[in-house]
Amino acid sequence: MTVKDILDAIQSKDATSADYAALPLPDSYRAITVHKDETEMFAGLETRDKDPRKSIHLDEVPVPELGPGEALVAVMASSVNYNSVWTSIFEPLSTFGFLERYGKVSELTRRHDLPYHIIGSDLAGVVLRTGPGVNAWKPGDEVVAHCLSVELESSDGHNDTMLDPEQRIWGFETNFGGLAEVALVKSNQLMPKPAHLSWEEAAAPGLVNSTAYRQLVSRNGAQMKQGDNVLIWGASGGLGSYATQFALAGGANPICVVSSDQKADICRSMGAEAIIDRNAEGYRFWKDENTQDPKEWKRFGKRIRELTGGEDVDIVFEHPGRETFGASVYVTRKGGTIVTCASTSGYNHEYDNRYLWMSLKRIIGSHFANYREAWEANRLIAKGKIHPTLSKVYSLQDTGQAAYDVHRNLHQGKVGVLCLAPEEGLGVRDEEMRAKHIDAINRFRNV
Ligand SMILES: C/C=C/C(=O)SCCNC(=O)CCNC(=O)[C@H](O)C(C)(C)COP(=O)(O)OP(=O)(O)OC[C@H]1O[C@@H](n2cnc3c(N)ncnc32)[C@H](O)[C@@H]1OP(=O)(O)O
Ligand SMILES: NC(=O)C1=CN([C@@H]2O[C@H](COP(=O)(O)OP(=O)(O)OC[C@H]3O[C@@H](n4cnc5c(N)ncnc54)[C@H](OP(=O)(O)O)[C@@H]3O)[C@@H](O)[C@H]2O)C=CC1
Repeated sequence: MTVKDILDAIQSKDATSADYAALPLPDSYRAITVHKDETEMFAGLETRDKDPRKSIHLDEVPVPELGPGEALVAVMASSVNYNSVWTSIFEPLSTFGFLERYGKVSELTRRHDLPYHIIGSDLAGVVLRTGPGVNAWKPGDEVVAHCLSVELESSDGHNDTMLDPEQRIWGFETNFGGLAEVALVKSNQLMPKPAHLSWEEAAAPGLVNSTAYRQLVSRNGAQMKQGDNVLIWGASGGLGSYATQFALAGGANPICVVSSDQKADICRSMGAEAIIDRNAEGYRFWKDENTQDPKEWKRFGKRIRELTGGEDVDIVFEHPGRETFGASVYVTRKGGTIVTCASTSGYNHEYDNRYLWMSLKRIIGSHFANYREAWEANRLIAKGKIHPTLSKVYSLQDTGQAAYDVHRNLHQGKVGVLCLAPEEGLGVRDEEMRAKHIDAINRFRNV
């Protein structure tokens, strides 16, 4: 039995749940990994010089044992997230530390502590097997998976699953991730695959869409409302391309920051009008490695006021971190919110606290999304209210190059990866709905 037999069943389009259940599992499958004995390979190099193409491998690995509450999924497509870039350059930490720690939780979690880490935090595919106690899903179901893995044994996470003390990001802090032909997930991660999308389109939004939803829309984030001015860094990138859509769909006014004409055009085509090209306008928020330049914050703020008719921003959608955070705090209006989920350019932020407390601003930390938020974010994709921002698709063996593109900011929106899917464009079930949204679905393609 090989993964090829699984693919045949999926491509037949009419295999029943019983057919899938009768398919024997393969012994092994192809997966994108990093190796524990290579975590020091980039020692001494600058972050930008650490090359994911050198650390990312395509290996044949055994199928993991299936536990209670879990599902094995045949992965048709996945996507590259920045967390896979972090994993592949072993920054800020090697992810093997996460796997070792998870391995100590129980007999079952010990499976995750291996000398290789199968990475990837998105998937679209078909359920192959479910473990004991799983009733909501069955073999043959077409699904996407969100990346929140929780144990839920502590009451801390019972209101907001992100607050579980054993909260982990699947495929980053757990093993058996989505950049592979088969993945292991907790069944609570599964959600229906949007029927109007192909496998690679369906796999693209998951992580970033859910994160942007919590960060911007949810009551756990900035609670954006109609008319809000929302400053969005990296507005055509992974997170930003969804934040821009949420702002537009929610009646807010996105002020999109990008770094090229091409990216400005994409934001315009989404419907944004206020766009700042940070490259063309040459903002230098840091005079040198240790000193910021408040005059540049002010110049940036003036530009925002020009674009908004004199208003400051209600919300800053932050993730670049050290390079932009001082400016983000400065340009926020009195009583406004800076909501941050990352620190791509450095995690030791500096800002002038007088502008925070005297103007009663708040900083909110946000991370991925709870079960419900991830479900709501996926529902918006399924209803055609928010669209995938897939630009380019790579084969599984070229994942290293895909991660390199994201690391070096050479990409737009999201970069997809075909896992079992032999070509792009497969898996669409609702052609009528697709036709209605086809321009939006293709907006980021090949730009
Ligand atoms: C969805 C996608 C998301 C993304 O892409 S996010 C971007 C990628 N992610 C990252 O870059 C984050 C990577 N993770 C990290 O860098 C680290 O993961 C953290 C800095 C978040 C945490 O560091 P750590 O060392 O794992 O955890 P500690 O909490 O510092 O625990 C170490 C020890 O310190 C103890 N401790 C924690 N808080 C306190 C306290 N307040 N007072 C005293 N001790 C404390 C703990 O218990 C533990 O102890 P003991 O080693 O014995 O288990
Ligand atoms: N906590 C969480 O749950 C999550 C955290 N993240 C983290 O968020 C970060 C961004 O992820 P994602 O959006 O997918 O990545 P992308 O690389 O797809 O997009 C980020 C965009 O930010 C802009 N950017 C990058 N560096 C800077 C800088 N120094 N100053 C200003 N703008 C910058 C770039 O746009 P341009 O060049 O056009 O300005 C880039 O396209 C990563 O660190 C990731 O790990 C991501 C998802 C979830």
